[in-house]
Amino acid sequence: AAVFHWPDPMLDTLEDSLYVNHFSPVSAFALNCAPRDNSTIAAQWLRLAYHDMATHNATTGTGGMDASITYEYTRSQNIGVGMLESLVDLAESPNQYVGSWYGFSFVNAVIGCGGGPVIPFRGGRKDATEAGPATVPEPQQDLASHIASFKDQGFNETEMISLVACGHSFEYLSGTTVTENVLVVGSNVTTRSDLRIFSSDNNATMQRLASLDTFNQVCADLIGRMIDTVPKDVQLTDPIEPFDFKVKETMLFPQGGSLAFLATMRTIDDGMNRTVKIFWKERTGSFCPSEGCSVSSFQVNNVEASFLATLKGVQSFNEHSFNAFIDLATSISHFWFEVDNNDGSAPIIVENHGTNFTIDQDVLLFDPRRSGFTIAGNFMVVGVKTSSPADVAALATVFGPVNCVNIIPMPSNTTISLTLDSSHPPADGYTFYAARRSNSYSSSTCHATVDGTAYSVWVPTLSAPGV
Ligand code: HEM
Repeated sequence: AAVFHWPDPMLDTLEDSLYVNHFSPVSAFALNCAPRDNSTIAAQWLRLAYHDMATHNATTGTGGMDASITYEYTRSQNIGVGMLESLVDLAESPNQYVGSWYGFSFVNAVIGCGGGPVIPFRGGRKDATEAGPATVPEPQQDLASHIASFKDQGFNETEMISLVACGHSFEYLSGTTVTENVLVVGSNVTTRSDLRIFSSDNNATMQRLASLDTFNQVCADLIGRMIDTVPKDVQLTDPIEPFDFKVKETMLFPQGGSLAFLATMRTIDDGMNRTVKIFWKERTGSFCPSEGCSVSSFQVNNVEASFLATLKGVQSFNEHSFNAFIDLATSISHFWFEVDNNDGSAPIIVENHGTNFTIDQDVLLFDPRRSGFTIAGNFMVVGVKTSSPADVAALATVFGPVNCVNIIPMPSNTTISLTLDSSHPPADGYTFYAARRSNSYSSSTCHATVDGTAYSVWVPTLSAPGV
């Protein structure tokens, strides 16, 4: 499984979206096979995912699950209200890793509809910036064209039969029978494409799929491969499982003669009465005792897990929050945690898999307390440890329609300049810079050049307690 080495904005975001309920409101839409437009939301999402993938060409290594469907959904091969509705569903939980998001929607579609197999989810998909080729198979095409299309997409003939059976079982078979499938028994012989496909090997594959266990196994494998079909320059992560320990919402900023340090350690709630302590070491000089400075968590919040997490045995998480005051002069170089299960066993040391949780610099800091977040707009304030003017900018990911044809909010990057913040005078050796940010931002990275050295700091979406 993917290992979370903090900081890793992509894994951090995707793991939250998969397993923490409030980060993925959209994942609940497809639960219990929720109906829509004579179909189900799950079926609509699956068709969206397949049509997104169908641009793949296994020979050239282009196309695949890359969110290009956002630019293609108005094509005649993508006809049907379900396409736009599904895209709008997914826009409810915007995420700058959209290519990943579409695959993710489908993982939820399968489990949401009839308790299908849990498909492993990998991250790392990259979003297309333009439409792909019009290569979605259509029912009036002949068998040879369909075999050729699936070959281009990376599936052989048997796999084609199975994948179509898996996909169309969502629409036509759930709770009913194959005899209702219009692509098998429709009055228009030309468009009986499923009949041609299913009988193309004398029904051998379909007979094998008649066993529910085989069907589930084959579908999980093929649909897993489908959502992992990506352009050749994309390297997917290992499957993402719920992380046992996850550091979140770390923030370091000057406050009243100290550096305030906020951090949260998320653990899986398995009924243990855990206590967690944070430890840290100085950046320069000596201030802390040899075992490190430490403080216990001031609050533990129980956070509901997603439905997908519950299928993996995780009902909820505990978030242990810390609010430490760091000596301004000696600052902080790294931190770690001691997790005590209070069951007589030795405490577990959580230190980023042997690499430490390193604070790589304290020159450019995001300042959540001086920043303001309101519905009317928000402004971001950073503190820069300098007395000379600094060149400060933020690269922010914002969501907005790509163009007037495309009404789906897609992420794009924009650079915002920060200017000297007249409402926050210099304090504790830091000078403050501010910029107004639109509400459609998701996260940003601030960059500053101070005395010729470049610094950067990631500013996540805020939900830290104590801010
Ligand atoms: C030769 C290949 C295929 C052809 C010709 C084909 C054709 C079609 C057609 C004509 C529809 C009805 C669309 C509408 O008017 O609502 C449909 C629906 C659907 N297809 Fe396919 N399809 C193919 C392969 C696949 C595959 C591989 C999958 C997924 C793995 C898939 C998933 C679905 C789903 C879930 C629906 C139902 C969507 C809804 O109810 O909104 N299809 N397909």
